[in-house]
Amino acid sequence: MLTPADIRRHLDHLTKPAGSLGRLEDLALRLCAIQQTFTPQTRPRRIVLFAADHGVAAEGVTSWPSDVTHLMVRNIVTGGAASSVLARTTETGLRLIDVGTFGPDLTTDLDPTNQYVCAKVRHGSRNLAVGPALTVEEFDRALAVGREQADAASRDGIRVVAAGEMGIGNSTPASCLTALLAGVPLETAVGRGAGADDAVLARKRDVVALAVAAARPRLGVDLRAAIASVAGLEIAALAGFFVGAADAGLTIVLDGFIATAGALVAERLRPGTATAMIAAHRSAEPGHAAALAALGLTPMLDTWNLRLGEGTGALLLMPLLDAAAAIVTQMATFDSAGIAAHE
Ligand SMILES: O=C(O)c1ccc[n+]([C@@H]2O[C@H](COP(=O)([O-])O)[C@@H](O)[C@H]2O)c1
Ligand SMILES: Cc1cc2nc[nH]c2cc1C
Repeated sequence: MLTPADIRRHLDHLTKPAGSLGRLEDLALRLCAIQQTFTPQTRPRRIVLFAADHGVAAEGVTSWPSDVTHLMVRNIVTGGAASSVLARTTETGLRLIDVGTFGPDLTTDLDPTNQYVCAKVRHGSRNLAVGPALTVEEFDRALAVGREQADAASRDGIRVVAAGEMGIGNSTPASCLTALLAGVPLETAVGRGAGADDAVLARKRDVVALAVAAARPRLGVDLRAAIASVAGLEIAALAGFFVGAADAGLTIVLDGFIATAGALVAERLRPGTATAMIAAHRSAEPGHAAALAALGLTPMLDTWNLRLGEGTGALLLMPLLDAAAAIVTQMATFDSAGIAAHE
């Protein structure tokens, strides 16, 4: 077992003043700790994006129409989205899994490879402002879709995975889960998502407050039912993906606010899952920092103001992950370079 102290000692024997590569050393340490080696690998790697729609969008909690979800699915798969571009530039394979959009199955239309997978559990979650968003059975089916993708990545020999999402309205269930599972106060847990104005934000706060108040007493009675009542299909799939990836020994790069809601669910269902994760960034969503802290994670990119989702923050970390792996595996030690170490 390589402990953090072992890894720090190893980093301190490399030809540089101790700690002088700053956060890059923290990233290297985390990577070595997760992979339990001084020769960590960052390739091959894959990002899996889960897309779904949300009945709660009908409540005026988002400033975008639900149509945008499936239009963005097409854009992502055909290469024009930010995630498509960043996946290409960082040499990260991309898959898009439709786990429940309102839109059509695009399989015959789009998919010469298996970059696009239609695995709809249902056409969107129900409106969580009027009742449970998902049944436990639907929640479990979405978890299984995510888990299957983690198993597929492992079978394909992938070493590093990231996951992201696309779903108009999904910052509302993410806020509910952040309040419910990370104990974040409502004022912090609810933010502007994809650009809510003051009126939309006020409506979103009311919806989240009522849904969390209804779910909270059920937490200790029926954990899955409480989570499913305020979840979304892509968030459940993300949770299944994280549990499966951690079980398979993969290194997980965590994206933004919505992906982190999936991580909170995963950690609650399978404590310890977050130990396989590296948090890429702190989203501009106000609840993200506290959600990461609840998972014991410190974001690597702290001042970038990202709030897109789609796995873009995780993809942005990939070049730094390559750099972190390279310094550990390729730098000379004081001994090998014949330099007296400065204790
Ligand atoms: O992941 C994040 O940090 C993040 C923060 C704000 C918004 N988003 C994206 O915006 C969409 C949700 O926003 P909204 O306002 O429609 O709930 C969804 O498609 C997410 O990918 C993502
Ligand atoms: C255009 C657009 C792209 C997105 N990507 C992730 N969430 C999104 C939300 C919108 C609105």
